[in-house]
Formats: sequence, structure tokens, C-alpha cells
Amino acid sequence: MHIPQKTLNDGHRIPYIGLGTYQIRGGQGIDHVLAAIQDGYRLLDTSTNYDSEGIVGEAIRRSGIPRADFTVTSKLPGKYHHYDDALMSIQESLCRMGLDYFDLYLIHWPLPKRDLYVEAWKALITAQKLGLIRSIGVSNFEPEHLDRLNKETGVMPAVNQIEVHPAWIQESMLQANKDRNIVTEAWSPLGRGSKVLQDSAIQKIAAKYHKNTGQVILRWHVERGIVPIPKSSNLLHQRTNLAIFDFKLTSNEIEAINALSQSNGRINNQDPNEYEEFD
Ligand SMILES: NC(=O)C1=CN([C@@H]2O[C@H](COP(=O)(O)OP(=O)(O)OC[C@H]3O[C@@H](n4cnc5c(N)ncnc54)[C@H](OP(=O)(O)O)[C@@H]3O)[C@@H](O)[C@H]2O)C=CC1
Ligand SMILES: O=C(O)C(=O)[C@@H](O)[C@H](O)C(=O)CO
Repeated sequence: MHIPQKTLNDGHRIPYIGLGTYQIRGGQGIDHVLAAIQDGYRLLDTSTNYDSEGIVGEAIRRSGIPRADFTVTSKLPGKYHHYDDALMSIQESLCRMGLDYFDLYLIHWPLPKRDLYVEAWKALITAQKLGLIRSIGVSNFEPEHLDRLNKETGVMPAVNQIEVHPAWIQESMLQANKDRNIVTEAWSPLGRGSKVLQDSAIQKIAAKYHKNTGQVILRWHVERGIVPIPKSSNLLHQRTNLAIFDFKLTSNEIEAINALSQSNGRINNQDPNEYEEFD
């Protein structure tokens, strides 16, 4: 399966689709990630918060595929935004995964009320210089957070992973990332398996291309320049979610999906300016 790649502002390249691993855990989880790898997934998204770093590392080893072929992403939890804590957490995550570097490492949430994300960013810059991380990025950052990182460190993130799906299309945040030469990754790209997968407008488009609604939604992300990271533990879903590079949506079809956006479309009402991670 050929998966196109997207070039980041630091010159590194990442696959145009990845596997999300939120709620994939334990021994069964290893099998689910391994199956995805065998189907062709090479971008794997985990986080310290997901308790899945260990099983993702194990699935990579069991696959027998060279480490260098993968783009492994993890994320810094909010409780470790202090500089020394962040460096410790990155090293601990690498040990849990059994890896000696991350391809991509993100600050999971900005937590602006705690106001430590610049300190965390400085730790990511140091970890990159130490060779522990190839590309550094953020998640759930708003334009003012991105600009503050750049102003205080001179380093703009390579990636901003944000909530995007047909009910929450994020036009202005996509533009904000683009203006700063930041690649957008979409979390919950399928709306976390919500009713959008049964939407009649998307079903109509899917029928035209002999695809399923999940494939149409994932293709919609790609057409918008976004790297989606759908989670699936289901073999058929994993496989069909990858098969999105052999058709193209028209601009009218993209607009029809954009029109499904809702003013209260966020999945869990997770506003990055308000959201607090659990400690
Ligand atoms: N940075 C951040 O703050 C966040 C990051 N993330 C990341 O993004 C990833 C993806 O987001 P997530 O919230 O998991 O939601 P997704 O939008 O990826 O949806 C996952 C759900 O959709 C189902 N599904 C997957 N493919 C299909 C399909 N083809 N047809 C029907 N159902 C399907 C899955 O079930 P099944 O397993 O049965 O296929 C699962 O229930 C996460 O796993 C995580 O890695 C997520 C949230 C926040
Ligand atoms: O999954 C993640 O990366 C999260 O940040 C969580 O907030 C998740 O989106 C969630 O819904 C927790 O209730």
C-alpha cells in the first residue's frame, strides 16, 4: 500500500495518514496495533496519557519492520510542563516504548491557565538537540499560543494536532496553522465514530466512489491538507481507512461536507483554552 507523505517545516516527512491509539491498550492492543502495521500503517500516534506507549513499542518490535520505517509520535502530559519534568517524561516514555528517539513529539494540551507551555516547549527544543526527538510540535494550540512559542524561543512547531471532523471543520485554525507553515494533524477525524458516519450527504458521495463513509471523510481531510489519525481496533476498518489514495473529491463535495459543521460540534466540549488534563 503506497501512502503519500507530507513534508514538515523542519524537512522531515510523515505519512499522510496514521493510526490513533487512544483506548487501544493491553495484550489485545498489541495485536490491534500489529495488525495495523501489517496492513501498512507507519505513522503511530500515542501519548503518555493513553497508557499505550508500551504496547505500541512492542507491536513495532514484533512486526520485524525496521524502526526507521516508522513515524512514532507521543505527547507530553500536562503534569510535566516544567522543564526538568518534561525532559524526564520524554526519557521515561522512550524507555516504556523501548525506543531511543521519537520521530514526532507534541505538547498534548497548552493548559494556558497554568501557563507553563513555553517552559515545556523549551524542554522539547533541548530534547531535539539531544537527539531524543526528530520533529517537535504541539496539540490543541490556538494561534496566540503558537505565536508566543515562536516569540519566546524563535522555534515554530512543525505540527499542530487538533480536533477536526465534519461537525467541527476548523477553517480558521487550519488557516492559522498554514500561515505559520505548520502541518495540521486531525484528532478524532471520524468524529470518534459518531453519527457523522451515517450522514446521508456523505453516504451519497460514498456511493458515487464505491467507498464507505469513513473513507470519504478521511479523503476530505487529505484534500484539505490535513493528516488524519483514525483509531481502529477493527481489522476491516483499519484496512479500509488506509484505502483513500485512489480517488478524489470534487470541490462541491468538499463544500457539502464542510456544510455539516456545527457551532457546538466539538465532541467533548474540549475547548483548548479551558481544557484541563487530569493529574
Ligand atoms: N491530541 C489530542 O488531544 C487528541 C488526540 N487523539 C488522537 O486521535 C486519534 C483518533 O481519534 P479518536 O478520538 O480515537 O476518534 P476517531 O475519530 O479516530 O474514531 C474512532 C472510533 O471510530 C470507529 N471507527 C474507526 N474507523 C471506522 C470506520 N471505517 N467505520 C466505522 N467506525 C470506525 C472506531 O471503532 P473501531 O475501533 O471498532 O473501528 C472508534 O470507535 C486517537 O486515537 C488519538 O491517537 C484523540 C483525541 C484527542
Ligand atoms: O485522547 C486525547 O488525546 C485526549 O486528550 C482526551 O482528552 C480525549 O480526547 C478525551 O476525550 C478524554 O475524555
